[in-house]
Amino acid sequence: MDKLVIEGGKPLSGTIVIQGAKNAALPILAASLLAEGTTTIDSVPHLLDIDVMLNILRELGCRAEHTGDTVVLDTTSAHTSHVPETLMKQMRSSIFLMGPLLARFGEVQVYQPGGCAIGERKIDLHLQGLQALGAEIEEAHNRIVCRASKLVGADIHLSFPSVGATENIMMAAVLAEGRTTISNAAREPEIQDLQRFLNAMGAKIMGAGTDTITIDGVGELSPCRYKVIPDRIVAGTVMVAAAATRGQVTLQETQPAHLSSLIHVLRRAGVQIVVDGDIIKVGSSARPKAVERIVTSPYPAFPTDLQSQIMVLLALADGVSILKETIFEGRLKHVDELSRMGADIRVDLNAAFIRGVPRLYGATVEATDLRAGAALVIAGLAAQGRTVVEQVHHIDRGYDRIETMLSRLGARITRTSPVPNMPNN
Ligand SMILES: CC(=O)N[C@H]1[C@@H](OP(=O)(O)OP(=O)(O)OC[C@H]2O[C@@H](n3ccc(=O)[nH]c3=O)[C@H](O)[C@@H]2O)O[C@H](CO)[C@@H](O)[C@@H]1O
Ligand SMILES: C=C(OP(=O)(O)O)C(=O)O
Repeated sequence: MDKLVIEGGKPLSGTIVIQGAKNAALPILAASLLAEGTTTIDSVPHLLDIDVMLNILRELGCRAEHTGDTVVLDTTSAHTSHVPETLMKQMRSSIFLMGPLLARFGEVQVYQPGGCAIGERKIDLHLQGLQALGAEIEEAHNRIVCRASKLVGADIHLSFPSVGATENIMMAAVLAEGRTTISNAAREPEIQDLQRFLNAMGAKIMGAGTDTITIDGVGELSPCRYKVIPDRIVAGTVMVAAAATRGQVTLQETQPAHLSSLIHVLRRAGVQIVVDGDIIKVGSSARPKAVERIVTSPYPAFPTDLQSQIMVLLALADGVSILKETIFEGRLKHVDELSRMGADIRVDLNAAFIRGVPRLYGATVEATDLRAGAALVIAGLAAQGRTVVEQVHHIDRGYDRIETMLSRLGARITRTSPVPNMPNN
């Protein structure tokens, strides 16, 4: 297993362009199945989750090449709608195959998806949405089979604005007969990106970014070329890292509107943020101030995917902060690891009470999930001494070579890989 070794205490400094968004690229790759032919997607980062998605698409019969940041995907010879259990288990986003495969083949066989252990993560809203469109669903143990000789538009109200369920329903409804309306839909920027992509293929979707999305079914979709939006969570991770190390970083080609809740919190913590068009400048030279209360909630509120990273800044702040996680019940595992680095944090149910300390100290810590891992990297960059972050494969799910990205900003961070056993002569 790879490890990251970080010599802390050096402020980040420099200019960076952020990778394309994992959470936009994954549903877009799955949605490419809806059109027969060759679709080209630009700005696709090199991540473990993207590799898994491309392997699934190949297993279904597609041809997929990921060269530089561009994926060329030929879906013409896709011949099965059965996703193997071993691949389903490798990530949560394998569930995105359900909507497009059902729409294209009238039948799909999947299994309960895998992914980071951050909560129960049910898929009931996905299944209820597909049922409303006319699918018959059989569930036995881990296996789920959905069948529909014809999908028909419906009014679907989500009891919670689930990102994945909104996307799966959109992808199934584009080829359905008639109009589908999703109310209490998730409003995340990645949903708007999926709408733009599907419309570029010929779909008729309106409303993404609001809580009501309308999809008028069309007869067929055509392949297109599309560029994925920048990753707001990676951008946010770099912004927090700049603030925690008291550095000066400029992020170029960003979409600052996607980061407004983070910008608001960073400003409350005393971090200087200048937004100029698509450029964000982050600067900090003093100890951050505590932020009384931050609550994670669906977009546009503070994102759960930045909760662990902002906790590191608050762990170094002057005063007591409260950070409440409302989306995933198991997403505070990084607290124990941060405590090993000297943080003073107490957890009560889903709330973390953070008493800031003047400094953190390097330690050997374990990434328990993707964003927890990113938080430990930030802690290591800000800490005094050497930090070793283990279980880096979690971080590789969402950050395209995090050590290369941070080294460009002056961080002292290297990856070590285990030496393979040499056979005895
Ligand atoms: C690939 C991707 O885009 N991942 C993001 C997506 O995950 P994901 O799409 O899985 O997140 P959801 O919005 O669906 O989940 C939010 C909450 O709803 C619950 N739920 C969800 C679906 C369902 O059918 N039943 C149910 O109960 C989940 O357990 C969770 O507690 O949104 C999350 C919330 O912003 C982010 O943290 C993830 O990074
Ligand atoms: C939880 C995340 O992703 P996923 O839904 O793919 O597990 C994330 O990106 O932080």
